[in-house]
Amino acid sequence: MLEVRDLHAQYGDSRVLFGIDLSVPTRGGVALLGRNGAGKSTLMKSLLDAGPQSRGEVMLNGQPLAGLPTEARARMGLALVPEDRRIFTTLTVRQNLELAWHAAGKDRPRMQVAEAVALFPMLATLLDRLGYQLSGGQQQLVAVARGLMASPRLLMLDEPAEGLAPKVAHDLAREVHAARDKLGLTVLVAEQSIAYARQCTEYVYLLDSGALVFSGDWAAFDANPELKTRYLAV
Ligand SMILES: Nc1ncnc2c1ncn2[C@@H]1O[C@H](COP(=O)(O)OP(=O)(O)OP(=O)(O)O)[C@@H](O)[C@H]1O
Repeated sequence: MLEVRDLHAQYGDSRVLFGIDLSVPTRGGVALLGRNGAGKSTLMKSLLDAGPQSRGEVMLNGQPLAGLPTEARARMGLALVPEDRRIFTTLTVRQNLELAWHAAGKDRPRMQVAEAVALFPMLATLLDRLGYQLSGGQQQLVAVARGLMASPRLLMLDEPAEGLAPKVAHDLAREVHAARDKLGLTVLVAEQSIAYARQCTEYVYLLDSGALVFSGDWAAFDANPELKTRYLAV
């Protein structure tokens, strides 16, 4: 579904990504691991052309994205749930969800709020709550649901488990996995938390200082315990 070849990215003169090659198969779940500052967010933002300057080849379902602005990429089915979640604190959860329709234009099919609730039943009791009244886990759930409102094909989650208690993160990862199966979604998950990433993906890319240092399935990742200590330990 997504093919990335020789992707470089920078902010002004500061170079962050150095020739990334990466593939995400249709309906697959791919984890992008790496410690703080490794370049995970920069990679995701580059795929959407939202922030860093980048060069290299990015293809979505065989279509090159070069030269297309963020809105066009969103209309083609790319969605990003950012690390800071960006829930509108003075709007209700329902309004937060509905706002996501506008972001992707009118071409893409829309998920109705009732469908989002069917997918994530916990949302039912939250719809009339204001953003600031939500816990961190509830905010993340709303952010994921909002990411799905324009029916993306590829959902990118940037550090979804950050700041969440392990049990809350675990439940959320389970919800994401179930949503993946029900919607036939493809997901790319940037994480420092191996436990979370493992629950909703099958394949792993490990990023360090803007370059890939490992790619393989979880069994191959586990067979190299030094990867954890060398590239992920804090
Ligand atoms: N807007 C920006 N302007 C300049 N440098 C930036 C900007 N955003 C990120 N960087 C730098 O790019 C590098 C990679 O950051 P990035 O946010 O992509 O890493 P990350 O792996 O997502 O880690 P984190 O968990 O901190 O988000 C870091 O050195 C960071 O300081």
